[in-house]
Parts: sequence; C-alpha cells; structure tokens
Amino acid sequence: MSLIEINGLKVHYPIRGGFWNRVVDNVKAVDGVTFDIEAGETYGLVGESGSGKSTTAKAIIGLEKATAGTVMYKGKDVTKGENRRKLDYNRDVQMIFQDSLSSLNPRKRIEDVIAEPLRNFEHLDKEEEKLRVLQLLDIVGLDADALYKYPHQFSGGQRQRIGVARAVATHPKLIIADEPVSALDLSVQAQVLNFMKKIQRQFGISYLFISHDLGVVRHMCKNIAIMTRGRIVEVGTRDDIYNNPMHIYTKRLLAAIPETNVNHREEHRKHRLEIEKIYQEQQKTYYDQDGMAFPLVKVSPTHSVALPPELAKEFEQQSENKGVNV
Ligand SMILES: Nc1ncnc2c1ncn2[C@@H]1O[C@H](COP(=O)(O)OP(=O)(O)OP(=O)(O)O)[C@@H](O)[C@H]1O
Repeated sequence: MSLIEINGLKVHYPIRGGFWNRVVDNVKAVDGVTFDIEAGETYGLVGESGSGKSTTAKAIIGLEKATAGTVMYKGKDVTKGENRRKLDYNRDVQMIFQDSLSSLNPRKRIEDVIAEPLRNFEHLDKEEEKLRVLQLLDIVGLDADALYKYPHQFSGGQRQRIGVARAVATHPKLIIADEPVSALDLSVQAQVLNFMKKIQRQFGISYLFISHDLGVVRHMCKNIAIMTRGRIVEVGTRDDIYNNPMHIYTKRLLAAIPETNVNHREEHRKHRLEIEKIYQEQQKTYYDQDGMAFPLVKVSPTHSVALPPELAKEFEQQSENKGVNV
C-alpha cells in the first residue's frame, strides 16, 4: 500500500460578483488530481507558476479545504478533520516552503522556531527539548550558537536548513517541499538538495517535491507528475519523462531547462523555439477551449499522458499494430 493516495482532488475557489454578490464562476485551481506516494520515495510535482501545485500541497496538508476528492492516509480520508487527529496526520506530514524568511517567524529565536513542533506534539522537559534541538541543528550542519540567533541573521541556504530541521523534528513520514530551492543560488541549491537526500536516508522520509523546474527535479525524483491548469497531463518515471516526453507541455518544460554546455546552446535554443511554436499551435487547437478535459491514457505500465480523443485513438491504433500491450 502507498504511504499516501490522492484521488480526484479538486480545489475550486468561488468568484463572486453582481448585485447579490452571488457565486458567478469558480477558479479551478486544482481540478481532479490523482497520484500516490510510496514510503521512502521522492515524488515530483512539476508545473509552471499558477498550475495549481501549491494549492494541491495545501489541500493535502489540510491548509485548504478540498472541494472534492480524497487524500487517503493509512486507509482513511484525511480531508476530514477527525481522521487527521486520530491518525496523528498533522505530526506525520510536514511542509517546507520556498520563502524561508517569511515562513520562519522573524521574532523567534532559532531554538524556539525548531522547538515549536516538539512543543505541539511531544511534551518534553526543557533539557530534553534543548538536546533534541541541538541534535537537529547538528543533523542540518549548523553550530550550537545558532540557537540564540534570529532567522534574518542567516543566509538563504542556512534558513532552508533550519526549515528542514523544524520539519523533521517530529520524525514525519512525509515532507511536502514546495519549491524548496527556487530562491537559492545554483551552488547553494545543490548543497540543500544533497542534504535533503541525506536526511531522507537517515529518517526514511518520503518527499512530495514541488518545482517549476524539471532540471532540479531530475536529481531528486523517481516518479514525476506534470501539472498544468489544475490537471496532471503526464505521469511517469524519471526515464519516461526525460527520455520519452509525450505531452507538449512536458516538452515545453524540458526545453526551458537552461543549457549549460556551450557546444549545445545554439541547438538547444533552436529546439526551444520549435517547441514553443508547436505549443502555441496545439494550445489553440486543443487546450484553449474551456471545459476540455482529456483523460490520462496509459502508454506503458509506468507512463500516462493526457491526450485529446483523436490522438489517443491514433496512439491506441499504433500500439495495436505494433502488438504492444500497454
Ligand atoms: N485563495 C485563492 N482564491 C482564488 N484563486 C486562487 C487562490 N489561491 C490560488 N488561486 C489561483 O489558483 C491557481 C493555482 O495557484 P497555485 O498557487 O496553486 O499555483 P502554483 O502552481 O503553486 O504557482 P506558484 O508556484 O506561482 O505558487 C492560480 O490561478 C491562482 O491565482
């Protein structure tokens, strides 16, 4: 059984207007998202800004109310508050945010920032608590003198370490990391990603790793879902997504990864322009029409893609001709 199963999750925000301030429409921030995360794995959720990644995360952790769908943890639906309490869900699932400066209380010393979840979920005496905080600082590679400092006295990378120390304090099963390295310089990104991996091995944690950047996700995730406009349009293993991307939106995200090798830069630029042209055309044909919802079609045991009916049929025929059993 998976650690957590998200089924048909929807979060719609009502838009009110007119004289009576009635609901006139909905923002479909998340519109029927389904995926599972296995124990100990890092699952990637990737999409551009506004695609619904953060709202998905907030609905999973319980900061946003789901309009429809379920989040199953240990066989129970934790979109319901009473199940969250019974299962210690709020302790088992923690979150790390992109903006460590605003997510860490600026008025609290690091000792209190890291001790907060311990105070909420474990009632330790002062000495035990301090010992645990010191151990956590050590795990994320910070010295004991950090205890008495405030968040603004640290660099972005160090603050992200503090965020991780706080998130792992209660030995969670899942950490939702929402763009954890997007605000950091490239060299610091690599450090933070490496120690997130180290902590994963040490504590056996699963991550839901959210990013707009397929380049970052490549080094972290075994399975990846690509999201746009509140929907998942392609799901697969790292190999499926990087070596055989099928949805035009996935190809577009791949083409957006900066090319660092000078010899390939010009080729990459041409490829990117080509993809952008195809995307604009397909956008007009398939994706701009409201209410168009394409189901995910299984193209291999690990790989699914949202295809318009014509393309899905074409694909199925090709598979039949080749005798492929998907
Ligand atoms: N409280 C809200 N009320 C109305 N619309 C909202 C609300 N929160 C988010 N949205 C809208 O839902 C959509 C998805 O937003 P979300 O923040 O989940 O996207 P995202 O992929 O995480 O992007 P980013 O990385 O920029 O945060 C956006 O169009 C956003 O404007």
